[in-house]
Amino acid sequence: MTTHQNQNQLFVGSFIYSKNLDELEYLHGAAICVDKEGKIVAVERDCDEQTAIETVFPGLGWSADEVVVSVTKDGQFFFPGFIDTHLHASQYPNVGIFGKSTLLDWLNTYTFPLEASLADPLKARKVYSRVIRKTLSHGTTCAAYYATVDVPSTNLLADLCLAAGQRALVGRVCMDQLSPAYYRDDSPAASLAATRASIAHIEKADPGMRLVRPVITPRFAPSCSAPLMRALGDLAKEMPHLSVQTHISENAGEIALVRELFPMESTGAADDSYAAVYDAFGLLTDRTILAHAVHLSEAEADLIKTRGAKVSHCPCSNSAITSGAARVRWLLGKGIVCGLGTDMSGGYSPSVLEAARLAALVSRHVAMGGDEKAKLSVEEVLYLATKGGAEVVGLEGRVGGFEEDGEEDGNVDVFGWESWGDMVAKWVYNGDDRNTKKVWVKGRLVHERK
Ligand SMILES: O=c1[nH]c(=O)c2nc[nH]c2[nH]1
Repeated sequence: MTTHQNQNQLFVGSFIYSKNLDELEYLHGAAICVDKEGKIVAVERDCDEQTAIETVFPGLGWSADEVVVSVTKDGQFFFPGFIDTHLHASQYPNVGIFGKSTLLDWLNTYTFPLEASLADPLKARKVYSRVIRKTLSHGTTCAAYYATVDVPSTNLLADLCLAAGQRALVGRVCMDQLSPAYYRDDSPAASLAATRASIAHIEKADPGMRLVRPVITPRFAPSCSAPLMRALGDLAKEMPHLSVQTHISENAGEIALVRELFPMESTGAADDSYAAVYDAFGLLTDRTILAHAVHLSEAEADLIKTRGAKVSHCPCSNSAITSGAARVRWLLGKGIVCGLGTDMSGGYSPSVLEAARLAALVSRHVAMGGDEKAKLSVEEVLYLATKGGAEVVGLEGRVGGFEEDGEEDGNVDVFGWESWGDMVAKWVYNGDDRNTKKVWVKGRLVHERK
């Protein structure tokens, strides 16, 4: 595959992207110029290839013969790259394997043994290479990954993302309690030291965090002792350029466990809620990505909003391991920024498009439960999959716009009489990786479907 890296590029045709939460912009007969650095340097309406060559290239100092041109065919369109705001790269071999388990038994039965086994570098390379390839093929240009406790294989994941050209947040998983002895950090100090080592590696591998960045990753409150939570909160304060990712309020048993493990007298938290525990340790910040947020109380949602923390909605996982139906409309109504996560392998699908489809469906279940306003539209779930996700991972204004394209074909039957809005709805409800022909990140072609 020719990647067209370090070449000026012109994209011509139809572009569809989110203007805001409930509006898509349709640009037909438009042109976008992307320079050798992968930056969009011109967006022109009413512009074909010839017009771009004659009127736009001179201003950019480009000559036509050195520019790579991509043009959409009938029914095809460029669409911004999907942002997967929550997934466990290390759990990819387990997609679809969850039986009738729920969160806490699922972790012990399926998840911890697999994650521990990725300390084997050959296995880690195989799993991580495949998850990157698979997510790119579904149009995921940016992913917030959990790796494992193991430092070398976590670093390998970051290196592989960099080599493949996928934007990524890569987190070494911190956990020093309530998991088998073979899979946990030896102490809070050891966990902190390992985390610092992984951060140092990733920052050295990609200075300036152009594509890949480390993310502070306390697995979830039950897996972390109070001293570890405090140490990671202090680390987040020391490194304000880094995001924090963790899980919150996914499952009833988990919530009860947090209450038991962290009584408010011991943490100094304002109340005995899950959100207050993270807040007490300095982990609820405007750079925090909270996965799930299914069973939050009114007060917790208000606290999350006040701190500016973001939510990764994971409808596939929440359904598969029967955690519950997150009330996304309610979160959005409070002004909380939300994106979508595939959450493999609690979720079984690598596709953010599938997550968008399931977000729409789960919202209908919430509506059937009595909240008539809960239903999410096609426009809204596509916003969550792109611009919302960009804000969740702290890359707003940089991604969620035009990093890649999706095109119509494959499983979507188009008859020719549909409006563009109807075609996009059909893509959301029926599309898959066959519809994603080419994927670009920073101007580099990182996936092409033959
Ligand atoms: O869906 C989930 N996946 C996990 O790996 C996990 N760990 C803690 N809580 C979790 N939830």
